Amino acid sequence: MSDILNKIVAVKHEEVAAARKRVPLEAIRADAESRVLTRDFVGALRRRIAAGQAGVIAEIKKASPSKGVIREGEFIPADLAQSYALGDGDMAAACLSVLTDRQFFQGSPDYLRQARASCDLPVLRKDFMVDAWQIYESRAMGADCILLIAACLDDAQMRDFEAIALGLDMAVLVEVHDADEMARALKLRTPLVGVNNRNLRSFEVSIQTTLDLKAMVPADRLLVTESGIATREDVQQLRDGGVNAFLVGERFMRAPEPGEALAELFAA
Ligand SMILES: O=C(O)c1ccccc1NCC(=O)[C@H](O)[C@H](O)COP(=O)(O)O
Repeated sequence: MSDILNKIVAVKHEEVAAARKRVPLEAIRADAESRVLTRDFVGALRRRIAAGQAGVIAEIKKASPSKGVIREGEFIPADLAQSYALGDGDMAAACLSVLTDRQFFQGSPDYLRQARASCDLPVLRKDFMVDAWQIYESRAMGADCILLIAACLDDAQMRDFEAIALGLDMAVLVEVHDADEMARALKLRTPLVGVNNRNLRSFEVSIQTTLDLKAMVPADRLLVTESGIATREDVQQLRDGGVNAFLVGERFMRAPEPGEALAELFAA
């Protein structure tokens, strides 16, 4: 695991240990199980792709370890979510991704709640899952999908966390960066496989990572390319390579009107 991931994972374990004292596992589980009606994350992407469009997961991200603060000034998740949901012309986001980590991304669970309440898009909780408690917490805060990062988890953790999420009617996006992680991810049941183009050790970004790993992905899985998608040429290259689902953060967050930036990047 890279230094930054080691650090993030260590902090997550500390946070969960403290949170479990305030809200025991049985209590967070009961809260999660009392929530009904998740929004169909996989279906939202598949519908766009079936219509010949890109399936875009638009991210709400204030800062990151590699870039520091990305979106300066007022940060209003509800407005950002609406901008993404409305888009511009006939191009809008299929789903949202919201960073909920406070320490490294300046995110918040409240951002997820506010974004989800302001639109009808399914929402990914973008955070670092290291403990079952967080899977229940994700559903309790309203997430429709969780992220499992193969680099942070062993096979048994991925399988157990996936089972909890699917049991709560949430979707699972499993994220990989190389062929070994892809082989491990494909043992899971989820159709959603994300390739992170960002090397979390060097922070270098290359969309070639997705194009190289694409051949390993069976037709019944939905490949999502993540990170560093910044130009129409990037999008074209990926679409020419048969990639139709995209997770984009920084490119939109640096634009005054994120929904317009989305339409510009993805309009046919
Ligand atoms: O963004 C980072 O610096 C980062 C560092 C360490 C772990 C994860 C990190 N990013 C999370 C993400 O996966 C991205 O927010 C997401 O894929 C969007 O990427 P981008 O379009 O490049 O903002």
